Amino acid sequence: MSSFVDLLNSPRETRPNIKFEQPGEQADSQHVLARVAFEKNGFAPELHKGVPTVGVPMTTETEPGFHEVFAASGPVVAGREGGLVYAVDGRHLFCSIQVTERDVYRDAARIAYDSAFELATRLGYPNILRMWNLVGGIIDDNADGVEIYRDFCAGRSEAFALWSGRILHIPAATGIGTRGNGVYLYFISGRADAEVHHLENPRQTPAYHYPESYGPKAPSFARATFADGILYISGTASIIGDETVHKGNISGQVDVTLENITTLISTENLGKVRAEGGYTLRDLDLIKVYVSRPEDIPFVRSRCEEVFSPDARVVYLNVDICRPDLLVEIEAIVQ
Ligand SMILES: O=C(O)C1=C[C@@H](O)[C@H](O)C=C1
Ligand SMILES: CC(=O)C(=O)O
Repeated sequence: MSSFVDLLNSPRETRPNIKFEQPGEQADSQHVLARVAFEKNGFAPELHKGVPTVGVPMTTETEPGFHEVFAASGPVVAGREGGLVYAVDGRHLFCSIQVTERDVYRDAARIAYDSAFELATRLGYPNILRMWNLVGGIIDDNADGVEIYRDFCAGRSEAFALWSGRILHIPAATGIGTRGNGVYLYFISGRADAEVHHLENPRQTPAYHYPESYGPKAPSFARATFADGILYISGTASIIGDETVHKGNISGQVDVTLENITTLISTENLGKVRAEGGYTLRDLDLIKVYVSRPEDIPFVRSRCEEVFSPDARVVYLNVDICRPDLLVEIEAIVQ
C-alpha cells in the first residue's frame, strides 16, 4: 500500500482528503490543511509550523498514537481567532476549538459552536461536512447532576438553532469520550454551493428526533454525509430506533453496529444520492472503533478483521461511548 508521502504526492484528483499517519512520518506541510494528533495527553488547538494542529487525549500510555491528517486541495491560508484555529484551501475549511473542563458545559458549548459557525459563514464555508466532538467524562455527571453528554448536546443544539438557515444542515458527527477532560471540537466544511447530502438510517430514529428521555435537547447530527464523492459515516452503535439493544452483550452490539452501517451505506439508502449506488463494509476506510471496556478489544478487533478490507486503516480506542450501556461504536470514511 502507498506510503503517506506517496499518497500526498499523488495527483490531486486521486489524492484522498483524509489519512492516518504515524507520528514523525509528517509529510511536508504545504499539502496539509490540518492535523489531529491522537495521543495520551492532548493539547489545545494551535498553529504548528503554520498548520492547525490539535492534540486529543484518546490513547493509552502503551499505544503509539497516530495523526489524522486533512490534505489540502489548494493553497492554504491558516489563522487563529481567539480559541479558534482554522485553515482554508479554497474548497474546505478546517476549524478546531477546545472547551476547557468546567462544572457545566451547556453555555460554553453553545458559545464555542456559535463562534465556529460565525467564522465558517464569514469565511464562506457554511456547509458543515463532518464534526468530531471529543467529550471528556462524557457519561459522568456535571455539577448539576446532569450527564455531561446531555449537557453538551443542549448547548450544541442551541447553537444549531441560532444558526439555522445560515449553517447549512446538521452534519455527520461523532460524539465520544476521551481519556482526558474538557471538550475538543473539530470539523470540516465546504462552500455553500457544494453538493452535500445528509443521510439517515431507516433502522434508526434520526438523533435530532430522539425523545427528551435521552436529554433536554436531542443530539445534533446526521447518520452520514456524502459530499465531493466522499462518504463520512457518523459514529454508529447498537441502537435500533432510539433504543440501545444487546445491553451488556458485546457480540450482539458489534453485530447490530455493523448491520446498521451496512444498511446506512447500502444501495437502497445511499443510492438515493449516489448514482453509482452504495457500498459494503469492505469499502470502509479510516475506521475508528471505540470500545468502552478494554477487555472487549480483542473480540471486537477479531470481528472487525472479518468484515473490513485488509487494506483499511483501522484504529481501536478505549474510551467511553455517549451512553453508559453502549459498549462499541464505529465511524468510518469512504473516499
Ligand atoms: O452526539 C454526537 O454527535 C454523536 C454521538 C454518537 O451517537 C455518535 O458518536 C455519533 C454522533
Ligand atoms: C451512537 C449513538 O449514540 C447514537 O447513534 O445516538
